[in-house]
Amino acid sequence: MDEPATPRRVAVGSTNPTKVEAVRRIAGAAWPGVEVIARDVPSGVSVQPVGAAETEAGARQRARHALAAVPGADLAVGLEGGVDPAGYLLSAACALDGRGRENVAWSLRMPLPPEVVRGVLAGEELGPLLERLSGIEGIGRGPGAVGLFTRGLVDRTRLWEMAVAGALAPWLTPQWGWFLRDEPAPASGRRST
Ligand SMILES: O=P(O)(O)OP(=O)(O)OP(=O)(O)OC[C@H]1O[C@@H](n2cnc3c(O)ncnc32)[C@H](O)[C@@H]1O
Repeated sequence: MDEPATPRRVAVGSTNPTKVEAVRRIAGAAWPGVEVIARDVPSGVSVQPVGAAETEAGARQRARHALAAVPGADLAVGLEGGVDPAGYLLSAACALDGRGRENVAWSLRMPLPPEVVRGVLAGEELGPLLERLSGIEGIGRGPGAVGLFTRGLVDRTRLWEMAVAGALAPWLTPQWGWFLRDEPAPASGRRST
């Protein structure tokens, strides 16, 4: 497979400002002038994904739907937040769909306090739960859990930035042969069709 071309139009499968801004910052820094277009698309998973597999599946499906929803997009980004039951960690996945080339990367994973874990275990969605406990309206569209629990040292936009930058690596350094077929593909990560 050829090296991926520089994307000109990037679709994002969400209108959550933390996600859209993270893609604008990272893609804009990588490719000045790149167009970033946001669309709300289904994730195909539950509103509160639990575990890495469901979170990654949500990110992949958002990317696939976003690519279809934005005419002329040559790359699509799906971002999905999850809670991992192994240690009850907050997690954040970024999936890219570049028309036959895919990649997934993760951002910071951090433990959640016991009260939050209890709420999620009882079936509550993280966003509304954190709003209730912190009193911060729309927390998931601003500081996020990471901003709340790190006292603003890292906000949710920065959390996504890390995942987006990691997922973009094959497009940023194509000379490393990321999509060559003779390399064994990891269980979670790049895949070419
Ligand atoms: O508009 P979309 O893209 O759906 O954005 P979202 O924030 O609702 O959706 P996610 O899939 O990223 O997150 C899944 C759920 O977890 C919540 N969530 C995840 N991470 C969070 C965080 O850091 N802070 C607050 N809520 C979070 C969020 O409110 C959702 O209920």
